[in-house]
Amino acid sequence: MISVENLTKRYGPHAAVDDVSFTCSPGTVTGFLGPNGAGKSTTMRMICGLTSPTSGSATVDGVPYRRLPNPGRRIGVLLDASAQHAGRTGRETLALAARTMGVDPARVPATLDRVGLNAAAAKRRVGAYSLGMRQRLGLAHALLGDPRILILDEPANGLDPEGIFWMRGLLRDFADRGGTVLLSSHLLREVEAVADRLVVIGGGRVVAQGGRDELLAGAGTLVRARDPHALRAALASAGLDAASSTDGGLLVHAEAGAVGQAAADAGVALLELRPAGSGGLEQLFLTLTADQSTRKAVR
Ligand SMILES: Nc1ncnc2c1ncn2[C@@H]1O[C@H](COP(=O)(O)OP(=O)(O)OP(=O)(O)O)[C@@H](O)[C@H]1O
Repeated sequence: MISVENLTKRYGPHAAVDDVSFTCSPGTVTGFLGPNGAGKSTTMRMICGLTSPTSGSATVDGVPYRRLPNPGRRIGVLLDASAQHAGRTGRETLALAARTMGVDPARVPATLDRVGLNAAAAKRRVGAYSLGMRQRLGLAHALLGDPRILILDEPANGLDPEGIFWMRGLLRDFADRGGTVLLSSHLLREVEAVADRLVVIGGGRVVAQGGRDELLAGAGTLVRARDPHALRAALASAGLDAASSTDGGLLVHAEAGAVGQAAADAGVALLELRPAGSGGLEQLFLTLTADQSTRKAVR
């Protein structure tokens, strides 16, 4: 179990992470989503004890990461695949990690094999690895101590389509065996395919969280009219709140029927009317993170 409570990180006046709370339970994959600069990596670094929070706390199985006696045996972490020592071979990298964690070195070949790095690749220096191979090695490092929890920041970065498909299976299997996964990714279709739960962050704050299906179902209604001003006025006079969506329509927190009725009552012709979640996670993400505070964070 990963537990994040009111976590905040300020750099000067700027809040990179602002009062973020969520939990990740055994048996689930949690997708951690947000635009560039939203605060995902900073949150993950705080969970792993690499960045100190300004306030709030994060625990792994009830204990702050820094107080875990041998963290690699409890929690596998992949935050930056390019941080590996370029002069060591893949096998040496894992052998050293095995020694540090007190893991049987005999596990090294099997773990390399598990992530799809064959004997020839294992003998090559990491400096000659592609980004996808480094991601695989980073994942091998995370899995080596046989942890029950994985924290992975953009693990699919650099993987080819086959590699992405393979990773999806690996993470799903890990969670189905009772493991806990927290996964950040820009590949929304991949997250949609593997995650049970979602935490969406924008401008350092959680803008939505919950079960994937529940979030997609409850995303509101997307509506578009030839005359957007008249539509806004019609919705306002019906007491319905509307926010601009990134693709020029309006997102309304109401059922499609109520939105259509408000437009009809005001004589506004619609071009589009549909549940916002029907566009999948990509549409939901764009809608949730379209707000100004998020855009500011990206600058
Ligand atoms: N060491 C630091 N000093 C100052 N500001 C920082 C530092 N680390 C992160 N930030 C700022 O905190 C904010 C959140 O950054 P973070 O890397 O956590 O975002 P992210 O969601 O992981 O983005 P990306 O998807 O681009 O990796 C950004 O505005 C970033 O510039």
